[in-house]
Amino acid sequence: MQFTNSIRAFEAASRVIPGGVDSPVRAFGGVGGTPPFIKEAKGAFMTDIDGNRYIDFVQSWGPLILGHANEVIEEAVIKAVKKGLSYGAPTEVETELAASICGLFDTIDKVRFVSSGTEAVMSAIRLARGFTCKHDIIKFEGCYHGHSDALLVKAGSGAVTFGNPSSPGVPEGTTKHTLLARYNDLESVRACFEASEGVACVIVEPIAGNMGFVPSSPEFLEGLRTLCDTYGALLIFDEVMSGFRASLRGAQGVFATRPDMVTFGKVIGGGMPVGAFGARAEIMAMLSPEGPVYQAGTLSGNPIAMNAGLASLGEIIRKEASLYPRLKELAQRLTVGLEAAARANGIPLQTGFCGSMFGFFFNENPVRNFDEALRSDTKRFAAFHRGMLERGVYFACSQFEAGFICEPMDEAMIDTVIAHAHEVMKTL
Ligand SMILES: Cc1ncc(COP(=O)(O)O)c(C=O)c1O
Ligand SMILES: N[C@H](C=O)CCC(=O)O
Repeated sequence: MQFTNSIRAFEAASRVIPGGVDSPVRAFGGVGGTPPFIKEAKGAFMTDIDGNRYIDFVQSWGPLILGHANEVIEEAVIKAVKKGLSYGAPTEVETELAASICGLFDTIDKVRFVSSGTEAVMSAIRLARGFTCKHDIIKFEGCYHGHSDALLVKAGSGAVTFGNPSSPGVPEGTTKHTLLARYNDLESVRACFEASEGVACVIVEPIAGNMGFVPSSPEFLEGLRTLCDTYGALLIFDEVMSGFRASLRGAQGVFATRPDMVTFGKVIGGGMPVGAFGARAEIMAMLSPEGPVYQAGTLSGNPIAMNAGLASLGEIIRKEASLYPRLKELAQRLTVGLEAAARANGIPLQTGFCGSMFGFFFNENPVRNFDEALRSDTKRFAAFHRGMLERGVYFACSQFEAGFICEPMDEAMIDTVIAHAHEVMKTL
């Protein structure tokens, strides 16, 4: 494979954009080399500016559950574009998308739309603080909730890939109310509650994808529920990634535990910039203009993004019965195949999946939290990533990210990927 044009494009980008990218995870810093620059994508595949074609397990970091350039979403967007790009005034499509989300979750009476997952989480936390009149928040090491100041503490995703999970530029005062606990460890959460003068909320990725793929145990989530109830704190599920992916109802379709608030992003925008947060009416009533907690956005509820989201959600709701079991089967086929390829070559590999999210760690032992994830062999991951890329397989360029299956993938594609994995594992 030749990457000449991408290398040149990356050099040009680096002269005018810090690190050559607009979001750090894209820069291939965790695996070396330079990122392919993408020209176009369709279904399961992306093509770069050198003409290389890749089966894409990143899918824009999760949103594209129906694959690239899905016709139904594309048509909805084109139709909407012809009616104007933004009004800064209410539209009926916002109500339709909100009703569609509320209809899926017994925990959500109302939602507010924003333009990114970061905004959704930041706003949800402000609302939780306003509702409970308490200040502290509990987050988990290795979970990533976007790049707002208070949450960039031992964060996952690009923050850990680039070795600065707690970012310079975030004043100590901003994070003094952020308490850190260990994922899947209830005692560490209890200790945070006991040490605090008032916890407004616990925020958790119920199925973590930003320290690699690490699911919660059911007991852990249920224990969080009990602790929140005991101490009068709200439980927030950050489902920006797992929402509509782990199942149509995200983690709430997988676990019995019910949160007080939920944040969404990615899939609900169908590939356009959308985030949302929702809760029962009593909590949402605190939000401006109904209540005193201020939250706003010039482009929030943007009509193009709302139409893309509505088309995306409409399709996955319509196809739920066939789509979700199929995505899960493909995720299972892939992870079982990767594990077999590793085993055949004496390489320790831990794999996991939930619905259409999956992950793998080059690690001797099962991974249940951030510390265990950090013990993975990132050098081996980098070599594996490079070998697969050169064979036309695009996995996330960090050991600490999840992967995604999309509708246009099929068994034959997965089997080809597994065959490539056998070849690459031999070289590690
Ligand atoms: C769980 C989770 N929360 C929040 C975010 C932030 O979303 P965004 O990148 O759209 O700001 C992400 C992804 O980036 C995420 O995976
Ligand atoms: N892990 C992040 C989101 O889920 C990756 C996306 C980004 O930050 O660009």
